Amino acid sequence: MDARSSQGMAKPISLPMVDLSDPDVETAGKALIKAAVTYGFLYIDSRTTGFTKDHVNQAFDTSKEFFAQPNAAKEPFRRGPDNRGWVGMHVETLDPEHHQLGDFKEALNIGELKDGKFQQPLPATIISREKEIARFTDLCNDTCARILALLAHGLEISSDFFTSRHDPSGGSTGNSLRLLYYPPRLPSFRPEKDIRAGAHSDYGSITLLFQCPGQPGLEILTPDEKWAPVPVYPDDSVKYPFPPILVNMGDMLSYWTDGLLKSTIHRVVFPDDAQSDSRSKGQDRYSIAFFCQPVSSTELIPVPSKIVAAYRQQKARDGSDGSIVGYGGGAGRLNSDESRMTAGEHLQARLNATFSKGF
Ligand SMILES: O=C(O)CCC(=O)C(=O)O
Ligand SMILES: [Fe+2]
Repeated sequence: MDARSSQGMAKPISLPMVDLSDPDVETAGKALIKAAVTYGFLYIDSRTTGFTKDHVNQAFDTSKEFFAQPNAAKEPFRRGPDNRGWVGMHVETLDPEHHQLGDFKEALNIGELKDGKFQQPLPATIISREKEIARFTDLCNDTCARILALLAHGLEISSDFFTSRHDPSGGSTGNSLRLLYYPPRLPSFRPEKDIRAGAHSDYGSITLLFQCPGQPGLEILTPDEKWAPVPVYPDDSVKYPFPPILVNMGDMLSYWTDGLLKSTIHRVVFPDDAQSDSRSKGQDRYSIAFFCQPVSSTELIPVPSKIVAAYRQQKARDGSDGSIVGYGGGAGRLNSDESRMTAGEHLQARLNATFSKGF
C-alpha cells in the first residue's frame, strides 16, 4: 500500500520526552536513539534548552507581523532557486500525488545567517528583527548540536562525528529557519483536496518544530500506517513555559544510517477534520521549523557504528535491504570505490522533487 494514502486514524500519539541536560550522556543518547528508531519523532523538554518563553514569543510575533502584510509586500521576496524567501499559498505541494492544489499555507524560508547578518533580501519587518532572529537561530544550532552529539553517543561513535560535519566554520550548510502560517479553512473547504501540508518527510539531518498552544494539526504516520495526531502539549500535568520542541529525523540522517533512524512521514491537517478539540476549530496555525543540515560539501560516508552495521546486516538477512532509504539507497550500500553523495547534492535532489512545478 502507498503509505501516504492511508486513511486509518490512530489515537493521539504519546511520543517520548528527552531531557537534553541529562549529565548521563550514554543514557540520554540511548533514549534518543530508541525514539529515533521507533517513531523518528520525539519531544525535548523546552526547559532543558537555552530557549526562554520570550525568545519563542518574539519569533512568533515576527512571523505574525510578516504574514499579516498584503501579498504585494511579500511578492518581491518570493522564493528563488536558492530555496530562500516567501512561499505563497498553494505554491508548495509536499504530496503532489494526493493534493494537486498545493499546500494551504504560506512560508518564509530564512537561510543561514553569516556573522549575525541575513544573506538574502528581506522586508523591513524582518530586517528590523535581525538580532533576535540571529539569536534564535544560534539557539537552534546549539540545540541541534546537543542532539547530534547525543545521537553519536547512542550510536557508540565519536561524539563529534555529526557535530564536526555540521559546523558552519567548515563551510556553508543548507540550514533554514522556516516561518509557517496556515490560515483558517475557507467555506469552500473540500477535505479530499485541501491540506495544510501534504504528507512528506523532511530532507535534512534533524528538524526542530516550535508550535503554539491551542493550534494543533500535525500528524505522523505510525509504524502501523495510521495517521496519529501529535499533541502540542504531551502531558497536561507538567507546566511548560512554552510547548516542548518537537524533533524529527530527516531523510539525510536516515540515508546516512541506512534507515536505522526513521525519517517519518508527517502532514499538517485542518484540525476540524481530524481532531476534536472544538477550541481549535477554524483557527489559524503558526509554526516555526528549523531544518538542520550538514555542511554542504560533507561526503555522506557510512556512519562507522556497530549498531548501524548490525542493522544493515539484519536487513540483508531478512531480505528488506532493497528498500529505498532517505531517497538515495543508504550510505552503507555503496562500494568503497563508488563516489559518495554530498549533503548538498542530497538536499538539492529532494528540493527538485518538491518544487518540480517550478517557482
Ligand atoms: O507546521 C508544521 O507543524 C510542520 C511543518 C513541516 O512539516 C515542514 O515544513 O516540513
Ligand atoms: Fe516537515
